[in-house]
Amino acid sequence: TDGELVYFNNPMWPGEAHSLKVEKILYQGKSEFQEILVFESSMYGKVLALDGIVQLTERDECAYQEMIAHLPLCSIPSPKTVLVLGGGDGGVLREIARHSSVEHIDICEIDKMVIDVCKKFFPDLSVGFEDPRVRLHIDDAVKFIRDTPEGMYDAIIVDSSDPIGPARELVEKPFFEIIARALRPGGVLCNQAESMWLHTHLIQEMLSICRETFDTVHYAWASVPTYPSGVIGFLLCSTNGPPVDFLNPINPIDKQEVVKSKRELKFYNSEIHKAAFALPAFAKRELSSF
Ligand SMILES: NCCCN[C@H]1CC[C@H](N)CC1
Repeated sequence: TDGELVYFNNPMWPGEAHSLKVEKILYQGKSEFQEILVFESSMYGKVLALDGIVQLTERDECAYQEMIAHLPLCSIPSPKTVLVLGGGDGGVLREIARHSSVEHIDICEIDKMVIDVCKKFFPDLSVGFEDPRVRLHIDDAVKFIRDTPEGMYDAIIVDSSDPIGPARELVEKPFFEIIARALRPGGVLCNQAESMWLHTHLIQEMLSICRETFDTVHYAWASVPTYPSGVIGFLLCSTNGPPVDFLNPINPIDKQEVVKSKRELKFYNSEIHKAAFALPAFAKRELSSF
C-alpha cells in the first residue's frame, strides 16, 4: 500500500502482517527470480525486500550477519576455506573477512541483480565483495554444491531467504547430504533456520534431516526486530570428525583489537554466542534432540 510496506498473506506467517513505513522508494525492479525493492524507512535506515519480504535493514542487519558468520567460525580452531550459499548482499562476507585464519571464501548467489542493487544501495554490506579472498559464483546453490569436491570446506554458511521462492530446495534432505559431503571431517554448517515462534514444524523437519546427516546438531537464535516474530534461528551442524563444541567458542573474534579500517562488532560477542543456544521451555520440548 502507498507509503507502507506490508508483508502479510504469506504462508510463512498466516494471519500476521508486518509493516514498515516507506519514507522513500529508492529502487524497484524484477529479476528473473524475484521482485527487488529498496526503500528508506523511518527508523531502520534503508531496507531490502525480496518479493515483499524484508531481507535486511541497515539498523538490525548486524544481528543476523554477525551471528550467522561467527556462530560457526568461532566454534572451530582455524577456519581456512569457507563457502557462502546465498548472501548476495555481501553482509556475511564482511563478517567472515574478520577471521584472519580464512584464506579462501567462495560465494554462490543465484540472483546477480541482488548483488548489483546492494552494491549501489548498501555499501556497508557489499564491502564484503571487495575482500581479495572472495570468489563470486552466480549460480544455483544446489548445482554449485553438487559439483564441489568432497571435503572441500571448513565451513559452509547458508544465508538463504525463506523456503518459498528460489530458496525452497535449501531445506530438503538431498541438499543437506551434499553439504555434508562438501565439508571436511569436523567441518561446520550454519544455516538460517526461521522462527521458533512461527516455524517449529519446519525446524523440526530440518533438525531431523540434519540429525541423520551430521554428527552434532544445535539450534541457536537471535533477535532481529524486522523479521517476523522478531527472532531468527540458526542451525549449527558439524560432520563427524574432531568434535565441535558450538556452545563454547574456542576461536573468539570479539577479543581481537578492532582494526581501524574494519567496523566494530555491533551484536556478536562470546556471551551472546553462548546464550544463543539457550532455548525457552516450549522450544526445548519441540526442538530438543536429547
Ligand atoms: N542476508 C540477508 C538475510 C536473509 N535472511 C532471511 C531473510 C528473510 C527472513 N524471513 C528470514 C531470513
